Amino acid sequence: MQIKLDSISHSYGDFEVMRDITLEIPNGKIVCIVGPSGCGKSTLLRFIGGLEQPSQGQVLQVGEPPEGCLNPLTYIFQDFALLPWRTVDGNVSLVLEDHGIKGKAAKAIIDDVLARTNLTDFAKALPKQLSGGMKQRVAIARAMAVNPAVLLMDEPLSALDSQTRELLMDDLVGLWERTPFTAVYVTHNLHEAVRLGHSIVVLSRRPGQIRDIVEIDKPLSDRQFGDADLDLHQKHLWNLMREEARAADAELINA
Ligand SMILES: Nc1ncnc2c1ncn2[C@@H]1O[C@H](COP(=O)(O)OP(=O)(O)OP(=O)(O)O)[C@@H](O)[C@H]1O
Repeated sequence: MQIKLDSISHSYGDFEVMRDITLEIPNGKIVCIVGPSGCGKSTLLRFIGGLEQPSQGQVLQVGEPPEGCLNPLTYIFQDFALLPWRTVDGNVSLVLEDHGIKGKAAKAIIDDVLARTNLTDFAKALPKQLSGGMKQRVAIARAMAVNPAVLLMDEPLSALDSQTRELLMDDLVGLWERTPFTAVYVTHNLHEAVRLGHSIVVLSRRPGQIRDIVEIDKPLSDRQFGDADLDLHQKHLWNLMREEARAADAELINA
């Protein structure tokens, strides 16, 4: 399934948040969205997920969700959003229970997603026993369990330390290499964007408009830590964003 954003503009009352955003999220690709604080990245993700409606324009879903898809648009949040009283497998099973999937059918899905996220040995652990990185792996496993058409990720790694972020990025690349998924990935972090994005959408400061779309052809599995090509892309992105980020920062301070 593909997502098309057609001339999306939005205001909260007189407060204009974004203007005329037209964008395609191609099937099987990861599209990162970067931009200065307050430019509307999370708001755009909520429009894509159908949690909110834009004042103008529309979000189109083109094509069918994959077979076995239980929830076409599935979020992964920064704060993991796990139920503390449920074990790892219990947290994953919750989204299946919502769809009446129980017993052997549920176990097969849970075993598969826990294996894909290297969590098999932690199936009976409670969230409080897990590190932040492991908690986010559980959230990723839970999202994978519903076989989404599009994963919507809002700063999914920003609560983690930098080494754990690297490990989780490796995991996401591994998952994508095994079964390519479609994702919209909102981040402040340009290093994450160049590591994970097939394309990177740069928004201007508020009202957010598309300033540029940077395509990175290098296969995800060839993108290593410290890669010179990626550093160049990251520098280019930062050059596009620097002045806007400074202005957005000053705006917040003066608000
Ligand atoms: N429900 C709302 N009512 C009023 N203003 C809102 C609402 N939601 C978001 N905003 C404002 O809209 C602007 C865009 O918010 P949004 O969270 O989408 O930006 P962002 O680019 O994700 O920001 P950040 O990078 O800081 O997370 C911000 O100024 C925010 O305060």
